[in-house]
Amino acid sequence: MEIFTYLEQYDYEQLVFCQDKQSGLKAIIAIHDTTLGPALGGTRMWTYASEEAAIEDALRLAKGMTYKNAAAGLNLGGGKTVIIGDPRKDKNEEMFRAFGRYIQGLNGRYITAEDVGTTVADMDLIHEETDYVTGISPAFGSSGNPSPVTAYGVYRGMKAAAKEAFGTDSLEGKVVAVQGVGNVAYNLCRHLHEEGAQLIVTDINKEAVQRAAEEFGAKVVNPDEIYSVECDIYAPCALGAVINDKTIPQFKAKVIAGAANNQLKDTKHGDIIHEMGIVYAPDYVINAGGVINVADELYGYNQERALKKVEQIYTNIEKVIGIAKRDQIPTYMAADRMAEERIERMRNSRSQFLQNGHHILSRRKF
Ligand SMILES: NC(=O)C1=CN([C@@H]2O[C@H](COP(=O)(O)OP(=O)(O)OC[C@H]3O[C@@H](n4cnc5c(N)ncnc54)[C@H](O)[C@@H]3O)[C@@H](O)[C@H]2O)C=CC1
Ligand SMILES: CC(C)CC(=O)C(=O)O
Repeated sequence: MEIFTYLEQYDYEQLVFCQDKQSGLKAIIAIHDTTLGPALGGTRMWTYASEEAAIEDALRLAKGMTYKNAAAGLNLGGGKTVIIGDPRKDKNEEMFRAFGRYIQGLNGRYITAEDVGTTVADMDLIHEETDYVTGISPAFGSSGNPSPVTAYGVYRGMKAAAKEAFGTDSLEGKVVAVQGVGNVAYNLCRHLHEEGAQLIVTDINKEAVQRAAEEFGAKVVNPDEIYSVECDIYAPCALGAVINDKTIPQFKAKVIAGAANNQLKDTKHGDIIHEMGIVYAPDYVINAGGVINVADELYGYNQERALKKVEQIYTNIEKVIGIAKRDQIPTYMAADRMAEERIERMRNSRSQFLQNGHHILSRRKF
């Protein structure tokens, strides 16, 4: 990978490599765009096949956060971190504290939170070294684990997408195939079960599927069977690139609406599912609940205010579908248009000089 060529192609601002020999920390912070405000995005800990794969993941996820934060109406830019390592074996206190010091060194250009492989306890360790971290324990007056709120947002967005496909937003009796029943999808399954949807689930973790079967009466299938099951809605809630050349011919669903980041392997896959008449709820619009929730901490966390904003994911999905219909384009393109137009409008409105460059962080009650 030619790093500067890649950074230039998608206009990234900064890529930071963090190494701490004693704790084993190997982290990559990618900052994509800070036009709207400081870059906020979670920290993923994962066993990458290569350093190049880790860099690529950080870059793709950071760009996704720029679009997610812009589309959600947040005054925040996009960034993300990946820590190379196995979250079950390689974590230690020194690692997260060393990482916290690296974040502090960026002086507010990047604010972190949880993602796959990291927890509230990890954020609390980072918080020992820096204030530029969200999703820390409610004991600090913060919002805690963002996953249940992400799930609620996905549930709201799924209803809006269902309304477009089925003429009603009721999910009662609908068959929903859920891929991965981790932190977000477990909570999503609860909402769906409460509304009377029938669940088909899969996960590589046997305990996770067993819990969904016991608590929600979910039918369990093998991981590679989830794409082809008879269902109304497919909800990808594990990792990215699951909408691709291999999986698309297997799809029976009329709606794709799930929590995973970067669901389309390539933009062409968004075009193909559009041509097939599938209603696709763009990933970064539907899964913004978590970031909306943690971002509220920057104003002094108020759960009621945050949840009201998360409710609006329903309207945001409706808006995206409306743009797609108006401009005769796929929904992923409509979402990009919505996010890019907001960034551009804000970039253009920032033409006057302001002493000390007032931004969102100056309001935070540290
Ligand atoms: N946690 C949050 O608030 C947010 C999460 N997301 C995205 O949602 C997705 C899920 O996040 P979490 O629930 O937090 O992660 P998680 O790690 O708790 O859950 C992911 C689940 O997927 C399973 N899985 C992994 N590979 C699989 C495969 N090939 N087939 C079936 N299952 C597989 C894992 O065993 C795990 O149970 C991720 O893509 C994440 O980036 C997006 C926005 C916010
Ligand atoms: C988990 C969130 C709090 C932020 C994030 O990184 C995301 O939405 O993907």
